[in-house]
Amino acid sequence: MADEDRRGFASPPCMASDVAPDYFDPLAVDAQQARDVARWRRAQRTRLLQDRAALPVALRKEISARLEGHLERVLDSCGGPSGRVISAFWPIKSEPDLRALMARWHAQGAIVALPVVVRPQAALEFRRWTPGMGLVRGHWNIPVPPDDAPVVTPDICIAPLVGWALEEDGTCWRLGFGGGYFDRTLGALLPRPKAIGVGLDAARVPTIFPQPHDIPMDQIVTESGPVKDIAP
Ligand SMILES: Nc1nc2c(c(=O)[nH]1)N(C=O)[C@@H](CNc1ccc(C(=O)N[C@@H](CCC(=O)O)C(=O)O)cc1)CN2
Ligand SMILES: Nc1ncnc2c1ncn2[C@@H]1O[C@H](COP(=O)(O)OP(=O)(O)OP(=O)(O)O)[C@@H](O)[C@H]1O
Repeated sequence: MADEDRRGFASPPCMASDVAPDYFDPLAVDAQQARDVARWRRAQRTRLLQDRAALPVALRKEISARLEGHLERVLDSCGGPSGRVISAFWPIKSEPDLRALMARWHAQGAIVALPVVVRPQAALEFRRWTPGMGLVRGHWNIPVPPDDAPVVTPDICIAPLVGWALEEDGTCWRLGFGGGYFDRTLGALLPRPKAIGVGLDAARVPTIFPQPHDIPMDQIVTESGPVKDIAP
């Protein structure tokens, strides 16, 4: 490469998306590779969030309703909501709105919880949510139950997806907002809760280039239904 072609670039271009996923070794902890993946993920998040925000509100509502129906069936197929601690999420940035389903699960005897960032770059805490409860603004302005709400440990964790990937062997990968919060949380909980990712069909990517810290989802549900047959 001629010297003038190098000027202004601290790193070589990332060609990761041009090669086969299996060419990429997830266990090779290489600093340059980790930076390339982080940069690739940032670009994907920006694109996926823009595409989602551009959908008409009516279509997003319809998608949320379909997602709720599929999730309800998934929960019923694995024992039903009664007596379970289910964490969900308060929708931000055009995320699917599952609040009606959260209220139904509460009415059916589940303990419903919301995730709270108590410290940046640490595991999430889950606080019990009940319908009508006044929420307060948490990290990133995300509405969360107040400090005095009971802290609970979910046995089912529903995580919103910015993007997702499904491998041939059924492994489901999640791309979130980029804080690493769900990976840290799922990695710290024993026994690990069942993790169900929820997102749009259109948010599928060929791979997320899995890294050692990434924790797979047990199931992913889109508006078309669960992406694999196995119950979570
Ligand atoms: N509705 C909802 N609630 C949720 C989540 C979610 O995805 N959706 N979370 C799911 O985890 C947690 C919050 N996740 C967060 C993830 C990233 C950042 C954040 O500060 N992002 C940086 C970019 C980070 C990077 O790319 O290095 C930013 O945008 O400035 C904040 C909160 C808990 N609550
Ligand atoms: N268990 C962990 N320990 C330390 N760092 C972690 C852990 N999990 C994730 N991270 C760091 O968090 C950053 C973002 O991770 P990643 O791209 O997987 O976020 P994400 O899953 O999309 O975000 P979120 O769950 O917040 O929506 C990465 O730099 C990663 O190194």
